[in-house]
Amino acid sequence: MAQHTPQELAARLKDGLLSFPVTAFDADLLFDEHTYRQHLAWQASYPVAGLFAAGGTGEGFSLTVEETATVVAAAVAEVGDTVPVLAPAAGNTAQAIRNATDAAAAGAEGLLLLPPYLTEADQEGLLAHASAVCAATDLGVIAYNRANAVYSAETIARLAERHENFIGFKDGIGDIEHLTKVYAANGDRLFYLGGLPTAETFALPLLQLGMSTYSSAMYNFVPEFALAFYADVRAQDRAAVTEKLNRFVLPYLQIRDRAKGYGVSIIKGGLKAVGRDAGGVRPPLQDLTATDLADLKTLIETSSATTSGTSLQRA
Ligand SMILES: O=C([O-])C(=O)C[C@H](O)[C@@H](O)C(=O)[O-]
Repeated sequence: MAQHTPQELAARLKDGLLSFPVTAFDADLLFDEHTYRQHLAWQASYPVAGLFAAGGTGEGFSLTVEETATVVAAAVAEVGDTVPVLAPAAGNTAQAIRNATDAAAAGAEGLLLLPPYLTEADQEGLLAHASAVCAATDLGVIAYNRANAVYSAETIARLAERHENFIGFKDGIGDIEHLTKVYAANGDRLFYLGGLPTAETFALPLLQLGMSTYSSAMYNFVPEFALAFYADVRAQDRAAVTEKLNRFVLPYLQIRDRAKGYGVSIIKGGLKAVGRDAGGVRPPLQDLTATDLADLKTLIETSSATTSGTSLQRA
């Protein structure tokens, strides 16, 4: 049973950093629940506002519906009393509703509505898809604006008007004009989060467009750095943000960009580099090469990204 109303959940999520944990796999690429739960316990020991299980960084796109339910249930069981756990609602409408039902049964607090698979889609169809999911659940729903699910400002406003449990807009496209329109049409009725690859890169300018938080994939392996970065963004401390971009984030992008799909693989590489191996990635992703992993390890060490200088553990 969810402990927050959708509105309470939105209020909690909007002012803190959001964790998108990897899904741990064993040597056969099967879900490794023990390692996953250890990872989540570590993630939740820091003051993140929400934990999105089986999202993009969690390779939700590579999990069966049953595996997604198992991963979400493991997350709730491990950290649900400490931090709100959100689950994916993915694929076709029936599957997304099934994800929503499984998530509610597991005690998740909210849903991230991921783009449906493969086909192109326009506004009436997206509205019908998202509406069906919102109507099928009491959990708070956040729409992920990305790939074939590009919601116009009007569609988002119609969803917000129709469904009290529609609480948020996550962006993975970065079209400034579009974001301006979405915020102008919906204001404080929703909360907004950045979800571009390596969200830190865009966090400070997007704050001005109403995005008070973002999904941090790198939080997985450098949580203290990621939290310190978020604090600098919220303080609008441009000098501190720029220093951290130069010291770690921008050199990291140079490794991330060496292969398609590395946006996720590099996170599992980062965990290996800091001694918290959560296994490899499932196809169609590929693991970092030995050279790329060695370069990442060197970067983490030389940039001191594993330390913040102050203790940021959850009180
Ligand atoms: O579902 C996800 O993992 C994402 O939203 C993508 C990443 O978290 C992205 O924001 C990033 O790479 O920081």
